[in-house]
Parts: sequence; structure tokens; C-alpha cells
Amino acid sequence: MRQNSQRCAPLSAQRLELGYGTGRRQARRAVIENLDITLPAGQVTAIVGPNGCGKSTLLAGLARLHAPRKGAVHLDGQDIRRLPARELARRLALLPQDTKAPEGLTVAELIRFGRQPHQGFLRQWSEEDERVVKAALSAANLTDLADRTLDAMSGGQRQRAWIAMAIAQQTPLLLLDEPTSALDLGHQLEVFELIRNLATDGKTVVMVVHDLDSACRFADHLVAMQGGRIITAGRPSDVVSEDLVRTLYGIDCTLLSDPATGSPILTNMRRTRAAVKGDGAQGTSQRCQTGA
Ligand SMILES: Nc1ncnc2c1ncn2[C@@H]1O[C@H](COP(=O)(O)OP(=O)(O)OP(=O)(O)O)[C@@H](O)[C@H]1O
Repeated sequence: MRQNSQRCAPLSAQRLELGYGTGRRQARRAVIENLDITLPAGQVTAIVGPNGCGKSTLLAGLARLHAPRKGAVHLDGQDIRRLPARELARRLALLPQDTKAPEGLTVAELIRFGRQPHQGFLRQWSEEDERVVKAALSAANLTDLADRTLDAMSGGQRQRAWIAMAIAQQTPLLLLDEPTSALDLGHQLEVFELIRNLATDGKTVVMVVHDLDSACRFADHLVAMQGGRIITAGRPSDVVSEDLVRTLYGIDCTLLSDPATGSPILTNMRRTRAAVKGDGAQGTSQRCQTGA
């Protein structure tokens, strides 16, 4: 399941700096600073880290929603600033954390938007588009809800509809910001299995995830961020340690190995004394080995 090629790294960033605002209104402090990252092709990468450390900002920067203040993002070796918008949308899909759809839009209509990069003046809606939309509905287990309007659905159902739209875009690369945040345990598992299947089919998936156990179980590659920087990256079983959990979250824990999958799982969690006193995870931030 995890033997996919690393023949090329489709997405990477070099010395990336990202921040908010422009001109005089530009916030002085960058959110992401001097960051290098390479996302392994055909694999699932999970980006983890505490609230506000810059995960969503990084994902948006990788998808060209934020222009870098410094550095660059490369897709298959090309600077993404040079790619025409339609071409970028055929190669990379981003599912942001905050999604908004026009009132009254149905699930099927939303998913059809995913086909837009494949349409054109000479290329109208086709049977192939219809087949892809049906397959995306089925993959997200939404076939029975295809005609339901999004505003009449639960948060979890809506989240699956947006994932289906990203799937219908049929890009080799998917960037998913907290794709399971509104889902119950059963649907979380369903979405993570779907993500694994996408990687088995050769796609590269990058997801921001808060649940470290799920990140370890379903990702091949884990990137841990703190304060706008990557503090460690690699195979989950190589990089996740009790020290890392303490550094990131201000939590002491006992790390065990899942008897079924061998991936690290967190047990016996309690907040560190520093966290209880209000120092959060910051007091231990330098104790973890760095290196992305
Ligand atoms: N539109 C914005 N304008 C100004 N600052 C912003 C904006 N969006 C985010 N920030 C700031 O950038 C920093 C990183 O935010 P970001 O959303 O990337 O973090 P995150 O790691 O994804 O957080 P979370 O886990 O809570 O989703 C935070 O300090 C946040 O306040």
C-alpha cells in the first residue's frame, strides 16, 4: 500500500516566506519563514502542529492562493507563478478549511464545478464528465444525496460533498485542509480510506490533520510545524516521539505501537506542568531535533 514511487517530487517550496496584508498594511511578522518542503510523489503527507502555527497558510501558499513574499513554490519543476490558472487547476486541487457555496446549490451541482478546469470553448459537458461526477458521488458515499441542497445537509455531509468536488477535479495532486474536521468516527475512517485509495491510484495527497493518531496511521510522510517553521519531517514512525508531542502540544504522553498497523499511538496523555501553568508548549520548543 505504501510502496508508491518517489521518482519525482511534484510539489516543493524553497525558502518560502508567507504573510498577510500588502504594502503598508502588510503585517511585519511573516507567518511562514524561510521554509523548505518537498512533498513525496504518490504518497499521503500529513501536516500537523498546534493551532495558529501556519498549516493553512502554508497549504494556501502551496496552492498559489498566497503570493510568496520570498522564495518560490515549484510544481513538477515549474514555478507555479508561471502556470496559467486553468492548467494549475488541472494539476492541483485545494480543499480549504472554510468553504462557502451559493445558496440553493445541490451536491451534484457543486461536484460539477470540479469539472470546470476540464471545460472550454471547444470542450463542452460530456459523458466522461457525467461519469466522473457519478464516481465522485459514489466515492464520497453521497449518491443518494446528489439532489439535496448543501444548506439542507449536516456539516459532515457538506464536508464530504466538497471532498467529492476536489476528487471530480481529477488532479494528480490534492491539498486538503482538515478534510475530516466535521466528521464522526465512521465517516473519518471512510474519508481517510478514500485518501489512501487516491494515493494507491498514484495521486499525491497533502492533508492538514489535528488528530496525530490518524496522521500516523494514514500518512506515509509527516510534517510537524511550529511557529511557522517545520521542526521535523519524515515517516511517522521515525519522527513521532514523546518529545515531539511535548514540544508541539505541551502534552506528556506514552507512545505505543498500534498492534494492528504498527503506527505510533498516543496514550496516557496529560498536559505538561508548563502547559497547566499557562506556558503552553513553548517552554519545550527547542528540545526537538529539527530538519525537514
Ligand atoms: N487573513 C488573515 N489575516 C491576518 N492574519 C491571519 C489571517 N489568517 C491567518 N492569520 C494568522 O496567521 C497565523 C497562522 O494561521 P493559520 O490559519 O495558517 O494556522 P493553522 O496552523 O492552520 O491554525 P489552525 O490549526 O487553528 O487552523 C495565525 O497567527 C493567524 O492568526
